[in-house]
Amino acid sequence: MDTRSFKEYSEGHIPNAVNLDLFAFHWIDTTKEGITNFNSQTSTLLSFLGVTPEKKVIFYDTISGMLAARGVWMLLYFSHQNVFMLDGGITKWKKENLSLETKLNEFKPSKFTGKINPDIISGFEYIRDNLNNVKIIDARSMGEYAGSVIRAARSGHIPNSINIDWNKNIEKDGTFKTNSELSKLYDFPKDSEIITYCQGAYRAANSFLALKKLGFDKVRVYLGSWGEWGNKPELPVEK
Ligand SMILES: O=S(=O)([O-])[S-]
Repeated sequence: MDTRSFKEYSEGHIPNAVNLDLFAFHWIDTTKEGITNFNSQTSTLLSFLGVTPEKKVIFYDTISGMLAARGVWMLLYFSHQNVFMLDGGITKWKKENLSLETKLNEFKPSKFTGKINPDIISGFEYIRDNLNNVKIIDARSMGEYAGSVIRAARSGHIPNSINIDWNKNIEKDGTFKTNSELSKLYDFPKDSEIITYCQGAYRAANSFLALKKLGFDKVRVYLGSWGEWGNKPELPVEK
């Protein structure tokens, strides 16, 4: 599954890959109704893509990036365990001189039957009610965290959140850092409950995967992220 833009896909992709530009499936409404709609629309999308329980699904983007991570998180959210990210993405693939094609491959739709796993998602209410009980990781840049870069009605960050820019998860060559390097960034007890967020839950999905790779069990992605939190005046903000 090539998660890059259609333009990038059509210029050369991994043979047999289909294209799903995941930025087109952006979702930040985590009210009860919003999550219900996210569930049904994502499930329709996965039916259209032809994901069935026995299929192994591998997501890739340019590097071990946020789009492929969002795809992996999305399938794990529907309890599909047979899902992977291509480490290093197409950059590494090309560096290894592996073959590419430009042919457009079609989806083979089927009925998707995955069951939702509510343990890896968070909405704004869960965070608001547990601000002092969970570790919150802000995967955005320092400027977004500090409030000098403003991408919602309000600037700043969720109170008590810790800023670990998702770029720190990645080596210069675009692969994921080793576990010993990653554990220096995420130096927390393994049984900590952690919620990751960013602007729209793409970078946060990458940090979710970094934490899963390290063996953290209780990790959620805040689907609404700053795009929702920063636009809800009733929610607390810190700068
Ligand atoms: O990664 S993002 O959702 O903040 S654009």
